[in-house]
Amino acid sequence: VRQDGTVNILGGKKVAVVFVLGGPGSGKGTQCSNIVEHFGFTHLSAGELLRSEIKSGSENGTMIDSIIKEGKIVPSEITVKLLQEAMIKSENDKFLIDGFPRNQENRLSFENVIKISPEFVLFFDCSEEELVRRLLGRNQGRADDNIETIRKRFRVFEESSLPVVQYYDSKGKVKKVHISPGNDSVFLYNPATYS
Ligand SMILES: Nc1ncnc2c1ncn2[C@@H]1O[C@H](COP(=O)(O)OP(=O)(O)OP(=O)(O)O)[C@@H](O)[C@H]1O
Ligand SMILES: O=c1ccn([C@@H]2O[C@H](COP(=O)(O)O)[C@@H](O)[C@H]2O)c(=O)[nH]1
Ligand SMILES: [Mg+2]
Repeated sequence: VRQDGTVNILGGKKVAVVFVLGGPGSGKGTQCSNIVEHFGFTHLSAGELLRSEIKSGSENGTMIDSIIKEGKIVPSEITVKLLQEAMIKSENDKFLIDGFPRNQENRLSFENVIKISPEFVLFFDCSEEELVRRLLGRNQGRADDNIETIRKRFRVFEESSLPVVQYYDSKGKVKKVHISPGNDSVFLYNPATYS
Protein backbone atom coordinates (compact mmCIF):
# COMPACT_ATOMS: atom_id res chain seq x y z
CA VAL A 1 0.00 0.00 0.00
CA ARG A 2 1.42 3.38 -1.04
CA GLN A 3 1.45 6.51 1.15
CA ASP A 4 -1.49 7.99 -0.78
CA GLY A 5 -3.54 4.91 0.11
CA THR A 6 -3.61 3.36 -3.38
CA VAL A 7 -2.53 -0.24 -3.83
CA ASN A 8 0.52 -1.16 -5.88
CA ILE A 9 -1.26 -4.04 -7.62
CA LEU A 10 1.23 -4.94 -10.34
CA GLY A 11 4.44 -4.29 -8.45
CA GLY A 12 4.50 -0.66 -9.63
CA LYS A 13 4.30 -1.64 -13.30
CA LYS A 14 2.28 0.55 -15.71
CA VAL A 15 0.64 -1.74 -18.24
CA ALA A 16 -1.61 -1.54 -21.30
CA VAL A 17 -4.34 -4.12 -21.69
CA VAL A 18 -6.46 -5.16 -24.68
CA PHE A 19 -9.34 -7.57 -24.08
CA VAL A 20 -10.02 -10.07 -26.89
CA LEU A 21 -13.60 -11.35 -26.87
CA GLY A 22 -15.80 -13.42 -29.17
CA GLY A 23 -17.85 -16.62 -29.19
CA PRO A 24 -16.30 -20.02 -28.53
CA GLY A 25 -14.14 -20.91 -31.53
CA SER A 26 -14.24 -17.42 -33.07
CA GLY A 27 -10.44 -17.42 -33.42
CA LYS A 28 -9.33 -15.49 -30.32
CA GLY A 29 -6.32 -17.72 -29.70
CA THR A 30 -5.42 -17.90 -33.40
CA GLN A 31 -5.51 -14.13 -33.90
CA CYS A 32 -3.72 -13.42 -30.60
CA SER A 33 -0.79 -15.53 -31.85
CA ASN A 34 -0.72 -13.40 -35.03
CA ILE A 35 -0.84 -10.14 -33.06
CA VAL A 36 1.93 -11.24 -30.69
CA GLU A 37 4.20 -11.99 -33.65
CA HIS A 38 3.72 -8.54 -35.18
CA PHE A 39 3.00 -6.16 -32.31
CA GLY A 40 4.98 -7.41 -29.31
CA PHE A 41 2.12 -8.08 -26.91
CA THR A 42 2.13 -10.88 -24.37
CA HIS A 43 -0.85 -13.17 -24.90
CA LEU A 44 -2.67 -14.24 -21.75
CA SER A 45 -5.51 -16.67 -22.39
CA ALA A 46 -7.73 -16.91 -19.30
CA GLY A 47 -8.91 -20.34 -20.47
CA GLU A 48 -5.29 -21.56 -20.82
CA LEU A 49 -4.43 -20.27 -17.34
CA LEU A 50 -7.42 -22.17 -15.93
CA ARG A 51 -6.51 -25.36 -17.83
CA SER A 52 -2.95 -25.09 -16.44
CA GLU A 53 -4.42 -24.85 -12.93
CA ILE A 54 -6.25 -28.13 -13.55
CA LYS A 55 -3.09 -29.82 -14.86
CA SER A 56 -0.97 -28.53 -11.96
CA GLY A 57 -3.22 -30.39 -9.52
CA SER A 58 -4.00 -27.20 -7.56
CA GLU A 59 -6.65 -27.31 -4.85
CA ASN A 60 -9.14 -25.55 -7.16
CA GLY A 61 -8.37 -27.84 -10.10
CA THR A 62 -11.28 -30.25 -9.71
CA MET A 63 -13.79 -27.43 -9.31
CA ILE A 64 -12.41 -25.57 -12.37
CA ASP A 65 -12.50 -28.80 -14.40
CA SER A 66 -16.18 -29.40 -13.73
CA ILE A 67 -17.12 -25.76 -14.42
CA ILE A 68 -15.33 -25.87 -17.79
CA LYS A 69 -17.03 -29.15 -18.74
CA GLU A 70 -20.37 -27.50 -17.94
CA GLY A 71 -19.43 -24.48 -20.07
CA LYS A 72 -19.95 -22.21 -17.07
CA ILE A 73 -17.80 -19.36 -15.73
CA VAL A 74 -15.17 -19.87 -13.02
CA PRO A 75 -15.46 -17.51 -9.99
CA SER A 76 -13.83 -14.15 -10.70
CA GLU A 77 -11.39 -14.21 -7.81
CA ILE A 78 -9.68 -17.32 -9.21
CA THR A 79 -9.32 -16.00 -12.78
CA VAL A 80 -8.34 -12.46 -11.76
CA LYS A 81 -5.65 -13.82 -9.42
CA LEU A 82 -4.20 -15.99 -12.22
CA LEU A 83 -4.16 -13.02 -14.62
CA GLN A 84 -2.61 -10.75 -11.99
CA GLU A 85 0.15 -13.29 -11.23
CA ALA A 86 0.89 -13.72 -14.94
CA MET A 87 1.11 -9.95 -15.50
CA ILE A 88 3.43 -9.49 -12.54
CA LYS A 89 5.65 -12.38 -13.69
CA SER A 90 5.92 -11.06 -17.27
CA GLU A 91 8.57 -8.51 -18.22
CA ASN A 92 6.26 -7.05 -20.85
CA ASP A 93 3.95 -4.08 -20.28
CA LYS A 94 1.46 -4.85 -23.11
CA PHE A 95 -1.05 -7.64 -22.65
CA LEU A 96 -3.68 -9.23 -24.86
CA ILE A 97 -6.15 -10.80 -22.48
CA ASP A 98 -8.04 -13.49 -24.41
CA GLY A 99 -11.45 -14.80 -23.33
CA PHE A 100 -11.86 -12.48 -20.34
CA PRO A 101 -13.96 -10.76 -18.91
CA ARG A 102 -16.58 -13.44 -19.47
CA ASN A 103 -19.33 -11.69 -17.51
CA GLN A 104 -19.99 -8.36 -15.81
CA GLU A 105 -18.80 -9.72 -12.47
CA ASN A 106 -15.44 -10.67 -14.07
CA ARG A 107 -15.19 -7.15 -15.46
CA LEU A 108 -15.93 -5.47 -12.13
CA SER A 109 -13.57 -7.77 -10.27
CA PHE A 110 -10.72 -6.97 -12.71
CA GLU A 111 -11.44 -3.24 -12.42
CA ASN A 112 -11.51 -3.41 -8.61
CA VAL A 113 -8.45 -5.59 -8.15
CA ILE A 114 -6.15 -4.71 -11.05
CA LYS A 115 -7.45 -1.15 -11.41
CA ILE A 116 -6.86 -0.94 -15.17
CA SER A 117 -9.33 -0.27 -17.99
CA PRO A 118 -8.61 -1.80 -21.38
CA GLU A 119 -7.22 0.43 -24.12
CA PHE A 120 -9.82 -1.19 -26.36
CA VAL A 121 -11.67 -4.47 -26.88
CA LEU A 122 -11.33 -6.66 -29.98
CA PHE A 123 -14.56 -8.51 -30.68
CA PHE A 124 -14.67 -11.34 -33.20
CA ASP A 125 -18.04 -11.92 -34.78
CA CYS A 126 -18.95 -15.16 -36.54
CA SER A 127 -22.03 -17.32 -37.15
CA GLU A 128 -22.77 -20.16 -34.71
CA GLU A 129 -22.87 -22.66 -37.56
CA GLU A 130 -19.27 -21.80 -38.47
CA LEU A 131 -18.19 -21.83 -34.81
CA VAL A 132 -19.56 -25.37 -34.29
CA ARG A 133 -17.72 -26.54 -37.40
CA ARG A 134 -14.44 -25.07 -36.13
CA LEU A 135 -14.78 -26.34 -32.56
CA LEU A 136 -15.65 -29.89 -33.61
CA GLY A 137 -12.69 -29.83 -36.01
CA ARG A 138 -10.19 -28.30 -33.57
CA ASN A 139 -8.75 -31.61 -32.42
CA GLN A 140 -6.71 -30.33 -29.48
CA GLY A 141 -8.19 -32.79 -27.00
CA ARG A 142 -10.13 -30.11 -25.10
CA ALA A 143 -12.71 -31.49 -22.65
CA ASP A 144 -15.22 -28.80 -23.76
CA ASP A 145 -14.99 -29.47 -27.53
CA ASN A 146 -18.10 -31.67 -27.64
CA ILE A 147 -21.52 -30.67 -28.91
CA GLU A 148 -23.24 -30.76 -25.47
CA THR A 149 -20.70 -28.38 -23.88
CA ILE A 150 -20.51 -26.24 -27.02
CA ARG A 151 -24.30 -25.60 -26.87
CA LYS A 152 -23.98 -24.60 -23.19
CA ARG A 153 -21.02 -22.31 -23.95
CA PHE A 154 -23.02 -20.53 -26.66
CA ARG A 155 -25.86 -19.89 -24.20
CA VAL A 156 -23.46 -18.58 -21.54
CA PHE A 157 -21.76 -16.41 -24.17
CA GLU A 158 -25.06 -14.82 -25.20
CA GLU A 159 -26.43 -14.38 -21.69
CA SER A 160 -23.28 -13.36 -19.80
CA SER A 161 -20.46 -12.37 -22.16
CA LEU A 162 -22.31 -10.28 -24.77
CA PRO A 163 -23.41 -7.78 -22.07
CA VAL A 164 -19.70 -7.13 -21.41
CA VAL A 165 -19.15 -6.40 -25.12
CA GLN A 166 -22.23 -4.11 -25.06
CA TYR A 167 -20.88 -2.32 -21.98
CA TYR A 168 -17.55 -1.55 -23.68
CA ASP A 169 -19.36 -0.66 -26.91
CA SER A 170 -21.30 1.99 -24.98
CA LYS A 171 -17.90 3.43 -23.96
CA GLY A 172 -16.74 3.45 -27.62
CA LYS A 173 -14.05 0.86 -26.91
CA VAL A 174 -15.10 -2.06 -29.13
CA LYS A 175 -13.38 -2.87 -32.43
CA LYS A 176 -15.54 -5.46 -34.11
CA VAL A 177 -13.83 -7.81 -36.55
CA HIS A 178 -15.78 -9.87 -39.07
CA ILE A 179 -14.08 -13.23 -39.20
CA SER A 180 -15.34 -14.62 -42.51
CA PRO A 181 -16.36 -18.27 -42.51
CA GLY A 182 -13.49 -20.50 -43.50
CA ASN A 183 -11.16 -17.59 -44.09
CA ASP A 184 -7.93 -18.60 -42.36
CA SER A 185 -6.15 -15.66 -43.94
CA VAL A 186 -8.13 -13.02 -41.99
CA PHE A 187 -5.67 -10.94 -40.07
CA LEU A 188 -6.13 -7.81 -38.08
CA TYR A 189 -3.92 -5.44 -40.00
CA ASN A 190 -6.14 -5.90 -43.04
CA PRO A 191 -8.44 -2.81 -42.81
CA ALA A 192 -11.12 -4.67 -44.80
CA THR A 193 -11.83 -6.84 -41.72
CA TYR A 194 -12.81 -3.86 -39.52
CA SER A 195 -16.31 -2.43 -39.24
N1 LIG B 1 -10.58 -17.41 -39.64
C1 LIG B 1 -10.65 -18.73 -39.46
N2 LIG B 1 -11.18 -19.52 -40.40
C2 LIG B 1 -11.27 -20.85 -40.23
N3 LIG B 1 -10.85 -21.51 -39.12
C3 LIG B 1 -10.32 -20.76 -38.13
C4 LIG B 1 -10.19 -19.34 -38.25
N4 LIG B 1 -9.64 -18.89 -37.09
C5 LIG B 1 -9.44 -19.96 -36.31
N5 LIG B 1 -9.82 -21.09 -36.94
C6 LIG B 1 -9.79 -22.45 -36.39
O1 LIG B 1 -10.93 -22.58 -35.52
C7 LIG B 1 -10.59 -23.29 -34.33
C8 LIG B 1 -10.86 -22.40 -33.14
O2 LIG B 1 -9.92 -21.32 -33.14
P1 LIG B 1 -9.34 -20.75 -31.79
O3 LIG B 1 -8.91 -21.87 -30.91
O4 LIG B 1 -8.35 -19.71 -32.15
O5 LIG B 1 -10.68 -20.07 -31.20
P2 LIG B 1 -10.96 -19.43 -29.77
O6 LIG B 1 -11.82 -18.24 -30.01
O7 LIG B 1 -9.69 -19.24 -29.03
O8 LIG B 1 -11.84 -20.60 -29.12
P3 LIG B 1 -12.12 -20.89 -27.57
O9 LIG B 1 -13.01 -19.81 -27.09
O10 LIG B 1 -12.83 -22.21 -27.58
O11 LIG B 1 -10.79 -20.94 -26.88
C9 LIG B 1 -9.13 -23.70 -34.49
O12 LIG B 1 -9.08 -25.03 -34.96
C10 LIG B 1 -8.58 -22.72 -35.52
O13 LIG B 1 -7.53 -23.27 -36.27
O1 LIG C 1 -12.25 -15.94 -17.87
C1 LIG C 1 -12.58 -17.12 -18.10
C2 LIG C 1 -12.09 -17.84 -19.19
C3 LIG C 1 -12.48 -19.13 -19.39
N1 LIG C 1 -13.33 -19.72 -18.52
C4 LIG C 1 -13.72 -21.14 -18.70
O2 LIG C 1 -12.82 -21.82 -19.56
C5 LIG C 1 -13.51 -22.28 -20.72
C6 LIG C 1 -12.63 -22.23 -21.91
O3 LIG C 1 -12.21 -20.88 -22.14
P1 LIG C 1 -11.58 -20.44 -23.54
O4 LIG C 1 -11.36 -18.98 -23.47
O5 LIG C 1 -12.60 -20.78 -24.56
O6 LIG C 1 -10.31 -21.20 -23.70
C7 LIG C 1 -14.78 -21.41 -20.78
O7 LIG C 1 -15.84 -22.03 -21.49
C8 LIG C 1 -15.10 -21.28 -19.30
O8 LIG C 1 -15.70 -22.44 -18.80
C9 LIG C 1 -13.81 -19.03 -17.44
O9 LIG C 1 -14.60 -19.56 -16.64
N2 LIG C 1 -13.41 -17.75 -17.25
MG1 LIG D 1 -9.03 -19.97 -27.15
